Amino acid sequence: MISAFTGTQVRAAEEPLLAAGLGDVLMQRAAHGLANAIITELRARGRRIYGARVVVLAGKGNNGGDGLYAAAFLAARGMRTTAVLTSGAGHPQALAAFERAGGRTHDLAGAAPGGLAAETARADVVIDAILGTGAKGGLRGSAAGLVKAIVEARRQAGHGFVVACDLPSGVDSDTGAAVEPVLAADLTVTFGAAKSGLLADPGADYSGRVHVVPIGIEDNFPRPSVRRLESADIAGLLPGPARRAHKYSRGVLGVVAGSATYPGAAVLACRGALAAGVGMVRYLGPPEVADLVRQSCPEVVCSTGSVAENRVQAWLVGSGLGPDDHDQLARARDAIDSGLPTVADAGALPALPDRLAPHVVLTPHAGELATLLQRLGGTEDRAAIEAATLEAARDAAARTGATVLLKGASTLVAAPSGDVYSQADGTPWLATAGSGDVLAGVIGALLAQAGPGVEHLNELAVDGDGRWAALAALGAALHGKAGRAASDANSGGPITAGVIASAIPGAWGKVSMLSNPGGPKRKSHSHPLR
Ligand SMILES: NC(=O)C1=CN([C@@H]2O[C@H](COP(=O)(O)OP(=O)(O)OC[C@H]3O[C@@H](n4cnc5c(N)ncnc54)[C@H](OP(=O)(O)O)[C@@H]3O)[C@@H](O)[C@H]2O)[C@@H](O)CC1
Ligand SMILES: Nc1ncnc2c1ncn2[C@@H]1O[C@H](COP(=O)(O)OP(=O)(O)O)[C@@H](O)[C@H]1O
Ligand SMILES: [K+]
Repeated sequence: MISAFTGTQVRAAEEPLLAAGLGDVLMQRAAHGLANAIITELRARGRRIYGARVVVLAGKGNNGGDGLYAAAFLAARGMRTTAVLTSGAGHPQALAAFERAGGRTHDLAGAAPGGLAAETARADVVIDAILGTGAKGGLRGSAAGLVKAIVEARRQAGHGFVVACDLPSGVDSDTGAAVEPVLAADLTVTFGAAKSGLLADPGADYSGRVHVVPIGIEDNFPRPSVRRLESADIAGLLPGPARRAHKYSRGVLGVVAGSATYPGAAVLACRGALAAGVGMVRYLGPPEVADLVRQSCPEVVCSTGSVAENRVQAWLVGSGLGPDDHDQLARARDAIDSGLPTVADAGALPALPDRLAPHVVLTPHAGELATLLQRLGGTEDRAAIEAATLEAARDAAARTGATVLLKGASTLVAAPSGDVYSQADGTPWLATAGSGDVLAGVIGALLAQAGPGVEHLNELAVDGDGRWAALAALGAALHGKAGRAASDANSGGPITAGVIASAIPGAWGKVSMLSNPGGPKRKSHSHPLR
């Protein structure tokens, strides 16, 4: 599991060591980690270390200090290093170390930004060490002008790579909100722990790969601000049938999806659910949609009864419903009122009661979340939500009381308690019609299999209502991995929603096998019948 913290949390964790006079030690550890990561990256790209050209953009604070010390280490390895002091001053000890190591210094105040930008664009390595966790807002003044010019010069003639020191300057370490200009990094080397802003869009757009360098503050961290499930966590959370399992003990998902206008959504939701290990899917909907579901997925049991008459362990409602599908929307509301774990997707979102419970998982994309929040008195439009995804997801969970999964390149799942998961396992090819219906089916299947206790989540120290968020994150991870595997199988080519569903069992098997190389898992998460 990747645990990410706000800048404030990281600074609080540093505090006891700073009070003990270890500030410079921490900075040198950070800088060593940064320099080593740069050498590793150069080697991986088949580039020479000796003689490589490095430009460090250094602010006047401790972030600049990290960058200058790292450049001093690189100079000692024979690299040609230049520092641009973006505020006309540098961290005194780090700057002295850099100059002793033979580095060249430019003061941005006295230089032509055009020339510096061109030199930076020609460098093999650019280190962005202007702003770190102490930043207030985006880059200002001449530093902003320089970064803008570098972005442009690199677009025309850049050939090296950019490494962000702790975080890309201009990205908010807590929220991931970004103020242009921001120099997009290929790699972010971050200290002590990942910052939550690196795992949420748009911050993640600028961060590239994230590499964490431990600096000795790790024992001081509180509960993480954002978490990300990795393969071993996913394998530990995936349910598996007990030896004497039967279809009912494995969980039944009821699906209220699809309409005359969008019948395919019902099929895709059912296909997602069937692929994600559920014992049975019961479908409720208009006869013509039920016919299509039966033809496409003969495994699905179509029912004519009411929500109350259908015995299930979880519900999925809303995929492919429009505002005029009154019968389906009435069923969706009954399912939400049933007290069972429920995924509420797409067309169900505008029909929700204002207050919900954490076992109801909402799955909006940014546009749907904007509509939902506006109904609750918010003013954000889609663009505002895309500019501050972490705050929007948390806000929606707090206002509704539900678990909120905000879809996107980084999919965020917020629990009403404030716990957040961020999954980015997929590929942009997942942005295809019907992909969200498959995701809703996958999460529904996982809820149906979880059972009332969901004890196995204790392995992740997930407690209370946070378990619904963990299960939704598990679904997002599986969906993302399936999409990526399906695209990889076609050498990185496009995928369709149906192909994502077909790839779910393989992604499930692969992640389980990687973490349990001895063979399939025997752990059972089956639950008593209700
Ligand atoms: N504590 C430690 O020992 C360790 C810390 N570590 C490292 O330190 C980083 C945090 O360092 P930090 O607290 O010095 O803040 P930092 O991010 O460098 O920025 C503050 C400076 O920038 C300025 N400034 C602010 N906003 C601005 C803007 N919008 N545009 C322009 N300027 C702006 C602000 O000036 P002011 O506005 O106050 O005049 C101030 O001078 C952290 O990310 C990590 O890399 C690690 O080495 C581990 C050990
Ligand atoms: N750029 C992207 N990179 C990775 N995944 C994406 C990207 N854009 C969208 N996705 C994923 O694709 C799915 C799209 O869902 P949704 O917008 O509901 O589509 P639809 O309504 O057509 O089914 C979500 O799981 C989302 O996280
Ligand atoms: K930085």
